[in-house]
Amino acid sequence: MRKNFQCSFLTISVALILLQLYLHIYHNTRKDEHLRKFFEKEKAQIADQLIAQQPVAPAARTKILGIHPPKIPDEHAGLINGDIVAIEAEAKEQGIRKRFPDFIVMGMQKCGTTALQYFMNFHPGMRSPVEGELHFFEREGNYRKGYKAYFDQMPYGDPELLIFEKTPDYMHDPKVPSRMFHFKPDLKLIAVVCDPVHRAFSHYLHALNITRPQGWQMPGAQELKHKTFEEVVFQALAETINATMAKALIQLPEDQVPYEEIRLKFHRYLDNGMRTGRRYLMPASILARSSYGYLLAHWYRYFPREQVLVVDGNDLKVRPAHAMQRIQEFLGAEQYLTDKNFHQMPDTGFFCIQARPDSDCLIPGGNKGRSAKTHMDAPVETVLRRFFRAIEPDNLEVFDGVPFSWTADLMDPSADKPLEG
Ligand SMILES: Nc1ncnc2c1ncn2[C@@H]1O[C@H](COP(=O)(O)OS(=O)(=O)O)[C@@H](OP(=O)(O)O)[C@H]1O
Repeated sequence: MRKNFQCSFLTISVALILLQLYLHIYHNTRKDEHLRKFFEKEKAQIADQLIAQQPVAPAARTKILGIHPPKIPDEHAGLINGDIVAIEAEAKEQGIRKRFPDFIVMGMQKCGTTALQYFMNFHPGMRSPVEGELHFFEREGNYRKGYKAYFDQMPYGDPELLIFEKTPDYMHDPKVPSRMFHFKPDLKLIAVVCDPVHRAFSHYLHALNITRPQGWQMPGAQELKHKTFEEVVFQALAETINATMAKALIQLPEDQVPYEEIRLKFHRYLDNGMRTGRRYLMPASILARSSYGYLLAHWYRYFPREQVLVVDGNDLKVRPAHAMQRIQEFLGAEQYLTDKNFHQMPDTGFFCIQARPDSDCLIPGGNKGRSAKTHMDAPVETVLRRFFRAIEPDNLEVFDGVPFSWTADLMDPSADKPLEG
């Protein structure tokens, strides 16, 4: 009886494993088929469309030799009046130990800004508000409340502390540089940037999964629910560089991809956002917010380069002590956080932070790390690599030819995976 029972239990288990295997193979085959169809779609028309397309006017071409995002008109910047010195003085008089920020971590979204803020708060000379992100300069409702409302959200701290806040949505909003300059021209800024392809994917996953209380929805994110990542990428490409260029990027052999035209078209799209003060929303924002060179060129119209530190997000992942050393130096802070404070976690590969030798090593980031658990399909990754290959020259141009950790790999087409799965 017992033997019979064991025997049927074994048979059922084997049957269940086989069923699972079958479903897995079936699902993946369907997915590959879907991708193949997507990338094959209207292939025949594309060559004709490209031939029919008007060549880019020589006058316009010359524009891309120097990246000059249009200066955003003051009416779009929506500058507010307010005396920050008077607000600080009044607080001091009342014995309130608060100050406006000395520096701001302005972005980029999904490049490790949460981990950075977490690390920084272990520095005895730095302090930020504990509660999330302030979204003061880019959300109209917050900004209209004025500087005093912003001040009230600052942490308490002695005058020698460096006060900061991090809101990664600042960096890509065309209105913010002028607003921040108007607020405090000597403000220091930190921009974390990271592999643009990976950032785009992480941004998509974030938008797809984010939940907020009281029915708050990320603008543009609602429509993502019914789309695959490749559909979102194609839609983003169609919106920013147009459908014909998008198809060229997807379907043409590497040596025929019109990289220069793609870069120019994308600049035109971004220029338009600058002129109107419009934010880049989903799905186009997965591309626009990864265009660091262009976006920072806009910031450099307002802030001198010495006031802006650009950190490679890869450093935060693989050598956080090095990133912290640069940051502490930039801020004129004590070199307090060093190698001894960081330990790599074997499961995630990320670093945790230990304030003292006898304390626990604490893990930053809460729900972060989604993109390490899921992967892009190879064809869509290659399409994104091609797109960002077209605009990587922006980074080289704006950052004086100094490459980032991803540049060499991105610029090497032989490192691309096959376009058709
Ligand atoms: N410990 C540690 N050190 C360095 N980097 C880390 C760490 N933990 C997470 N990550 C990476 O940070 C990505 C999330 O970036 P942000 O914190 O800027 O996202 S957000 O804009 O605030 O939502 C996050 O992206 P996802 O993996 O897609 O969540 C990671 O790539």
